Amino acid sequence: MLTPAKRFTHCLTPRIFPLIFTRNITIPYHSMAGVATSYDSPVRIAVIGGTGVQALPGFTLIASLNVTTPWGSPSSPISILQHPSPTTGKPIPIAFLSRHGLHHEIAPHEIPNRANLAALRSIGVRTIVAFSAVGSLQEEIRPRDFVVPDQVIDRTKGIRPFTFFEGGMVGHVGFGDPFDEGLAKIVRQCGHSLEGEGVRLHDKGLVICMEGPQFSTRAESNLYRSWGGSVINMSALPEAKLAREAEMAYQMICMATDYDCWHDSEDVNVEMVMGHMKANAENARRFVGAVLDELSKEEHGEQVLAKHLDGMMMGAGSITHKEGRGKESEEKLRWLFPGYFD
Ligand SMILES: CSC[C@H]1O[C@H](OP(=O)(O)O)[C@H](O)[C@@H]1O
Ligand SMILES: Nc1ncnc2[nH]cnc12
Repeated sequence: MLTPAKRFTHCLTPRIFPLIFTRNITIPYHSMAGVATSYDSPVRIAVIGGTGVQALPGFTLIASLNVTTPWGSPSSPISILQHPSPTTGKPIPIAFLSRHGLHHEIAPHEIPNRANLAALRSIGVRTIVAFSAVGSLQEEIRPRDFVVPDQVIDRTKGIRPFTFFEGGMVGHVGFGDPFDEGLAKIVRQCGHSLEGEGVRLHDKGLVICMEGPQFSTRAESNLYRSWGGSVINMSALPEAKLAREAEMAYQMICMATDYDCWHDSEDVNVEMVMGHMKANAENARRFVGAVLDELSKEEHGEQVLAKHLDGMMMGAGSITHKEGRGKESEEKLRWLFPGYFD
């Protein structure tokens, strides 16, 4: 097996693919005049921003990458931000991607999730902290509370591409625990360290991921409550599934913005969601800052590299015999996992 360093170098080596499959990380990002359009070292940690989190203020922008993948372009350019490690003081690069685009122009069912995850992996990312605005399905989860979920129920409708393994390349990966427990522990500890400073955190939770873009009916909302749902959103899936397939440790941080439509209070609407997001933006920023500080410590090196997932897809994705492989899918997967399917 190739070491991560060798694999990274390998994955940046130009290869003989149709033009559409080549990486293009040199196109200038129009609104970032003067900012670099390439970045030479692997970036291991990424933040995916959701509703109301289109950027990460307070970090230094050092590059903006336009990455093209075999699954198309990601939702937004990938910003490379610099974060000083609290232990060494050495700057650590952090990737930031805005799930709904730079102007919230991409609906939940239109998010190019495969391109997003493939692009992040291609620049070396192995750890993702993803933000999501959620409806609360439980009285005790109040608007502006944070939840670090540990389970998901899939209520998307099969219209979103949800796997890298198709078209003559079959792969099956474990998803019993849809989030990464090692990463979750770090995230929870950081959230608790901010308690008393306006942050309220729930350590566990079941996310119902619905299709949207319309919100739920009252009958659906009550059904999800009867299933034990804690919160509801439209974006945990297939993002978490694709992160697992791409061997990346993934944890979502949810922020409650409403009580959906099961509660006595006003039904969810966009103004309500955005109002709570805006009002709690500073807490969200402090929360992510604390997580990045912690992840930047050398003691978390193995976790950040997701060593426990490294190489997993070599076995999980090798069920299809070489002679039966779909050539196009094989090429795409070779782009994503250089050296795995040679
Ligand atoms: C604007 S309300 C519905 C919208 O908010 C959540 O977005 P995200 O998870 O990206 O923060 C929810 O999933 C819906 O996409
Ligand atoms: N009630 C809700 N349903 C689905 N997604 C949401 N995002 C925020 N609130 C939501």
